[in-house]
Amino acid sequence: MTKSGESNHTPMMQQYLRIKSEHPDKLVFYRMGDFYELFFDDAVKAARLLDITLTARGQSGGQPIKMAGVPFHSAEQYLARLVKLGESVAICEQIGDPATSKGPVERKVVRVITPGTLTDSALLDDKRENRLLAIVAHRGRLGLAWLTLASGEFRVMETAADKLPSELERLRPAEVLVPEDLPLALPQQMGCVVKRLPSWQFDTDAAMRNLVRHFGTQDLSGFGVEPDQPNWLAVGPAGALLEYGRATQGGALPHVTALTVETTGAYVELDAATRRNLELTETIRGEAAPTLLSLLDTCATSMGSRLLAHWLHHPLRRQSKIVRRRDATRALQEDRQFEPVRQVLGAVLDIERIVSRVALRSARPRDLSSLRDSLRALPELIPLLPGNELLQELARQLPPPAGVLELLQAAMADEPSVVVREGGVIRDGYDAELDELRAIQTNCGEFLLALESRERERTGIHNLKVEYNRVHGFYIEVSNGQADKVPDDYRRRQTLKNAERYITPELKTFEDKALSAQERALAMEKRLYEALLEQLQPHVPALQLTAAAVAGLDVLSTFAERASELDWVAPEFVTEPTLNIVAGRHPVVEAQLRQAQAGEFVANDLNFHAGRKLLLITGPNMGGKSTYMRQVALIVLLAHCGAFVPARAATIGPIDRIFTRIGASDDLAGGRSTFMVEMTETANILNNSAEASLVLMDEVGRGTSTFDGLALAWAIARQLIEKNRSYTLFATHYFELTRLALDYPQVANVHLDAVEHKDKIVFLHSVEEGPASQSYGLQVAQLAGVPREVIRAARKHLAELEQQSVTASGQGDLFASAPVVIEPEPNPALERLLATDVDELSPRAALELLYELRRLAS
Ligand SMILES: Nc1ncnc2c1ncn2[C@@H]1O[C@H](COP(=O)(O)OP(=O)(O)OP(=O)(O)O)[C@@H](O)[C@H]1O
Repeated sequence: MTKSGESNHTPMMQQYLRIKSEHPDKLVFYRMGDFYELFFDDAVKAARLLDITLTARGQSGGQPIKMAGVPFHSAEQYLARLVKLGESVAICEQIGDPATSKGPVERKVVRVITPGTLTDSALLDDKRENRLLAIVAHRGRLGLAWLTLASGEFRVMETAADKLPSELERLRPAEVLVPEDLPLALPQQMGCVVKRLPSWQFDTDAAMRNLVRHFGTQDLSGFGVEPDQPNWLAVGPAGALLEYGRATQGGALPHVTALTVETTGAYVELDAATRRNLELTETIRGEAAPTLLSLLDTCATSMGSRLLAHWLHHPLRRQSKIVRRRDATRALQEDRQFEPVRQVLGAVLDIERIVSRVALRSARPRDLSSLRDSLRALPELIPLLPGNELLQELARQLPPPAGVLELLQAAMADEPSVVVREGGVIRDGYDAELDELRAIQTNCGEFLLALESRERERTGIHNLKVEYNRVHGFYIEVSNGQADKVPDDYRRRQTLKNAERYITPELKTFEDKALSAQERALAMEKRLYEALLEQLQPHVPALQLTAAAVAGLDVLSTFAERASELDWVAPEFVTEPTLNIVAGRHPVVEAQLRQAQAGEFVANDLNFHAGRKLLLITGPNMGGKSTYMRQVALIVLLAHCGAFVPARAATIGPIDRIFTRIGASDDLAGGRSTFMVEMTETANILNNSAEASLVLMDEVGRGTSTFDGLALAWAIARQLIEKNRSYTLFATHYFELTRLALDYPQVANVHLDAVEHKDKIVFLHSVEEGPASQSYGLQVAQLAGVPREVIRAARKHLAELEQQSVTASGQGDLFASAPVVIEPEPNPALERLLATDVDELSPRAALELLYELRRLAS
C-alpha cells in the first residue's frame, strides 16, 4: 500500500489508514453500511483466501483503491474461514451517528479475532478447546502459560526445555505467543499460528503488576506462584496472555478468575510420540476417527466431550484420585443409573461457553434463554445421582447461584429473537415501561377505531375515516362534500382530489407516541438486556463451577455407559509393581472388527511384576504385535483416567509415564529421516524412562542395515533391562534377541502365531509363551499380492542366506546360537496343484493337469 501523504486521501481513507496503521498484521474489516470492506493489500489477500471479488473503486492518494467486501450479516462464515487459515482480523465498527457526524462516521476497532482467542459460538469447534499459549525459555527451562478464553481456564507451568514438543502435543494450542528473541528453536511443524511479540511484553515485573491488578490480590502466592519457586518463569507469559486476551476482546476478562499451577507430577506423562501413536484424540493421519476419543465420546453435552478429551490427555497419577473417579463410574454403571442422568444432561447446553460470553458481554439473547433452560433442567439431576462421594460432591456443586434462574425466567422471552435489535427478547411483565411501550403498539388499532367513532359522533360526518400511511403518518379523512362540518381544531394535512386529510392535537399526540413507541421499545429492550448481563456478572464464577460439575457428571456417566455397552471392567489399583491384565482387548480395533463384521477380537493377557519386566514379542507381520502392545498402553491409560478398561480383569500398580516407539514415520518437514526419528525417540526413552514407566518398543532398529539394527536393538533391550528397568514390551523380528531371556530372568518371550493352511496364512492373534518359530514374511508378502515369481525367487535366496549364516563365521555370527529357520524348497508340482481350483476343471483339463503334474514331479 502506498500512503503518499495523508492529505492526498479522502477523509474516510485517512480514517481507514489511521486505523490500519494500528493493526498492520491483521486484516481490517471496515464497516460501511451493510458490508465489511477490506482495502489495498488486505483486499487482495482476502479475495485470494475467501474467493471473493476484488474490485477497485475511485482513487485515493493518486492510486486506485483495491477493495473487497463481505456482507455484514454473513461475516461470521468468512471470519471462521480466515481464522482457520491462521489469520487475525480487526473488526472496525461505526460507533458515531451517521446523521449527526460531519465527515466520516466515527469508527473504532471493537474486537480482534485471532485463532487462539475465539469466544463466538459460530467460530468455535464445540468439541475442542481453543487455547492460546505463551512460552518463554531461560537456561534450559520453559515457562508456559495458557488461556482458554471461551471457558476462562488460565494455567501456568514450568518445565524442561526438551519437553516442548510433548507439551505442544498435549495442549494443542490454536495460537502461540513467543518473545521475538526466544532462545529456542520451535518445532518446524507447529500446526498453529505463532506470533512473535516484543520481548518486553513478557517482562516478569510488569506481568506481575498486571496479574495482581486483574485478580485484585496483593501477590500471586495464593495461586501458588512465588519468586524463586518453580513456575515463576511462567509469570511473564501469563502477563503477556492476559494483555493479549484483553486487547482482542476490547475489555477486561472478568471470567478469568484464577491462575492454576499445573505440576508435572500430577499426571502420567505421555511424550509427544506417545500421544500421536496411541491415537487418543486424532489418528496418525490427523483424522478425528477412529480414535479412543471417537469410541468413547457419547457425551450428552459438548462440555463433556471437551472434558473427556482433556482427561484422555491427562491420565492421573495419584491412585486415590483415580479411584474416586472409578468408583463414581461404577456407581453410575450399577443398574444402568447413568441412563436417566444422561437423559437429563441431553437438555443441557454449553453453559461453560455461554457464561464466558456473559462475562465478555457478548452473549446473545439465545445464549441467555439456553442458559435459563439448562439451569432449569439441573435440579432434576440431583435425585438421580447415586450416593457416591465424588458424585455427591458434584451434586453439591451443581445448583446455580441463588436467583439467577429466577432472574432469567422473569427477564427472557420464551424464544427470543437472534439479536437484541430485532426486539422480542425481554419477557412481558418484566418491565412496566417496556410493557407500556409495547401496549401502545398493540393497542394502536383499537385506539384508532375508538377515535374514529368518537369523531364521527362529534362532527356528524358518518364516512369520516382515521387512517395511516408511511409518508403522512396518521390523519382523519373527510370527503369534499362534508368539508363544511369539519370542526375548528382540525388542521389540514393534505389535499386530495375528492377529500381532505386532517390532523387533530389528540391524534398528533398519539402519533408521536405510537411512532416512537417501537423505537423506544427496542432501545428499552437493549438497555434492559445490557442491565441483565450486568446483573449476571457477579454470578460468573459460581456458574463456571456449575458448568464444571455438569461436564464432570457427563464424562463419568459416559464412562459408565461405554463400560456397559462395550463390556469393560473396573480396574483394581495396588501399590506393588504390577501390571496384570486378563483377557485385554484393543478397544478401537475391536470396535472396528465388530463394525466390519470381520470376526471376533482375540483377547490376550499380560503379566508384569518386579521379577518379570520385559516381554520380547515375536511373530509374523500382521500377527497382531502392535495391536497387543498398544492395547496394553490404552488399558493403562484408560485406567488412569478413572474409566473402566477393555479386559476381563486388570490390576495395576503405580505408573509414572508411558513411552512408545512405534511405527516408522518420516518427519520430512522436520528434516529427519525415518531412522533418525526412530533413534531420537529411542534416546528419549533410554534417557527418561524409569522403573514405574511403561515402554513400548516396536521393531526398533529396522530402519537401518540388518546387523546395525540387530546390534542396536540388542543393546537397547539390555539397557532397558539393566538400567531403566521399566515395564517394557519389545516387539522384534530379530529372533536373535529371544536369547536375552536366557541371560535375564526378568525377560520373557512371547509370540503371536499363525498357521499355514493350503496356500493361505491364518493369523491366530493369541499371545503365547515362548519365541516364535517362523516369520512368515514371504507368506505375508504373497498375501499382499507380490507376484509369485518374486516370492519364488525370494524363497530361493532366503534358503541360500540361511545356509550361509549357519556355516559362515564373523559378522553373520553376531549371536552365535541364533535360531535358524530353513524352509524346505517348494515343490513345483505341489505349488501347481495348490493353485488349481479343482471345481473349475473339465474332465479333459483334469487329465491334462495330471500329465503336467507328473512332468513337474519328475
Ligand atoms: N487380538 C486380535 N484379534 C483380532 N484381530 C487382531 C488382533 N490383533 C491384531 N488383529 C488384526 O491384525 C491386524 C494386524 O495387526 P498388527 O498391526 O498388530 O500386526 P503386527 O504384528 O504389528 O504387524 P507388523 O509386524 O507388520 O507391524 C490388525 O489390523 C487387526 O485387524
